[in-house]
Amino acid sequence: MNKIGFIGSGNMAEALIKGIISANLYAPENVLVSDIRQDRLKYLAEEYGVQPASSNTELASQVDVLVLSVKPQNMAAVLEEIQDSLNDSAVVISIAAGITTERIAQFLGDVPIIRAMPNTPAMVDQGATAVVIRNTGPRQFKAGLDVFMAVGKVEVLEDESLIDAVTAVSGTGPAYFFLLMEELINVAIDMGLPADIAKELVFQTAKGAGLLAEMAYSRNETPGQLRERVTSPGGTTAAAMKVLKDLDFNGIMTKALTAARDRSRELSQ
Ligand SMILES: NC(=O)C1=CN([C@@H]2O[C@H](COP(=O)(O)OP(=O)(O)OC[C@H]3O[C@@H](n4cnc5c(N)ncnc54)[C@H](O)[C@@H]3O)[C@@H](O)[C@H]2O)C=CC1
Ligand SMILES: O=C(O)[C@@H]1CCC=N1
Repeated sequence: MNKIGFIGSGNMAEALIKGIISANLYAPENVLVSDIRQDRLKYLAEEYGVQPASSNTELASQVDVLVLSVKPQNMAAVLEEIQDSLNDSAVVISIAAGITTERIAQFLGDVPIIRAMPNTPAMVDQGATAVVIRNTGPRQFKAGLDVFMAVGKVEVLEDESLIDAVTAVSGTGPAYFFLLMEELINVAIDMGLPADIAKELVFQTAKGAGLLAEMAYSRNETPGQLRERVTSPGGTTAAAMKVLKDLDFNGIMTKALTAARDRSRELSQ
């Protein structure tokens, strides 16, 4: 039976662990976790039944699929630590923003590598992931892709440099929607709505908008069509949209996404 291991068992690793176990892709006893935080290992073992490893190197030597899920800033230290411990046929998956396959190969040599950019909706099996591959055979490619397909949709990119844009769009993407929810609640309260009612209305609106987006997708409709259905001529939505356009909403989003993309590029240095 194949084993998978996660070095760095934080938020994103947990989302993937939850997904692969609930999809029955791996039994909990075949999922190894490692972290410098013992409390995380204890929590994950209790919550999902996964196996804490005693060290990163022990984990690396035991798994067929090795997921590197530490922060980009910790990646060099981890790669250096495990470089002599990898299982021969293992595929290495990195989900770290900005870390190139070239950088990983500098430490690990020409091992099979998948660089992936998932997002946190993986936690509820609705992840959006893009991957690039390096030196992977069909078996390793499948093993790597299965992890992300268990938690949502996967796109394969030919050009690795595009993964910085993916990071800005879908990796970071959930945060744009959540910030919007925070501001809707804040403004609703400023306008006099009781906080509990503001929260209730905004959460339900977000959920409803998400489900409408799903319906529109299945009918091949655009987000613009969804927006137009809310917008009565001369009405309230039109008034709000005009303010956002006048304040250059497109320019604001372009700046935000460009900053995220550029930060991803910087992290590769
Ligand atoms: N959170 C997100 O929405 C997304 C995150 N990512 C990427 O996933 C990676 C992890 O992000 P998060 O889970 O959000 O971070 P996190 O901070 O929740 O998890 C990182 C974990 O790594 C552990 N760690 C640090 N140094 C270690 C070492 N030497 N050995 C073993 N464990 C070590 C930390 O204790 C922590 O538990 C990052 O590289 C990030 O770029 C990618 C897509 C989305
Ligand atoms: O903020 C970050 O760096 C990570 C990568 C994409 C989402 N979270």
